[in-house]
Amino acid sequence: MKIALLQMMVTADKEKNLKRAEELVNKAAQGGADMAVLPEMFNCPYDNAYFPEYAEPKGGETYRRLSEMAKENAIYVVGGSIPQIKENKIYNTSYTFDRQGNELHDYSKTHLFDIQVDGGQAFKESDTLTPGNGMGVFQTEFGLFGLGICFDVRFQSDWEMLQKQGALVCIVPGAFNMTTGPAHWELLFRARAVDNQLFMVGVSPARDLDFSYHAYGHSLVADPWGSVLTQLGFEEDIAIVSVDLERVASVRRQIPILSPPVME
Ligand SMILES: NC(=O)CCC(=O)C(=O)O
Repeated sequence: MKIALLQMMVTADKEKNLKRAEELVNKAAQGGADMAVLPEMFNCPYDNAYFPEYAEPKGGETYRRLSEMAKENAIYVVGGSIPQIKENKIYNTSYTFDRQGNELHDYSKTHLFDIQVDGGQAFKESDTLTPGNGMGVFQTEFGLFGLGICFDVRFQSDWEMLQKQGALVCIVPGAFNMTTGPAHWELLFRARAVDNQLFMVGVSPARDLDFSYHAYGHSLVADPWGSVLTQLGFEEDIAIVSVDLERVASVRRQIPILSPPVME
């Protein structure tokens, strides 16, 4: 199967972001992709100051447009994430749609990004956001996929749970930064891929130095062996990556570390 990583430049104009997402999903479909993946907070700059203003209820404008993108292009769309408002609380939520535009999966980020690195990046999502209640998998014609959002990638026990549930590929809309990105982004994706013997797909926004938060970019795919199949730079770009799902069973057969042993 082919997965498109849409490393989109996110602006402060929500409508412009939605139109750009539509263009990129269309380009992914034209390029033969089966699934298009958008970045974390793709309709809103990644900044606590914007999350409440850009938040939408489930079924709102962004949700509808994502569903249309999927249906019009007959492609799976993992809608990165957006700020969702529910009962006066705001969540960092990802919606996934199948080729007919039906919702397949709805997930709100479990582990909020609260860090304070000495001399480096500080961020406190919990100033505006509420955590979700756990990651899960969704079924596609290719097999089971898992999904987490950005900071979630640091919590191996959650990914082990997705592997035990049968995930062959895990998708991570994310926005690392210029402190932790160079240090940990590729390392974490390769580690999760090797630990769980599955594909890890990370999709970041492009870097925009005009905003307070400078995304690392470097959207990538790591295979079950830990090899990086593709990695972008920091600018807006798109990669369509062929993922051979047989590789999961092959690596698990050669290095049987999972318990109980999983061959698919
Ligand atoms: N948006 C996020 O969760 C960022 C996570 C991050 O940068 C990290 O280092 O972890």
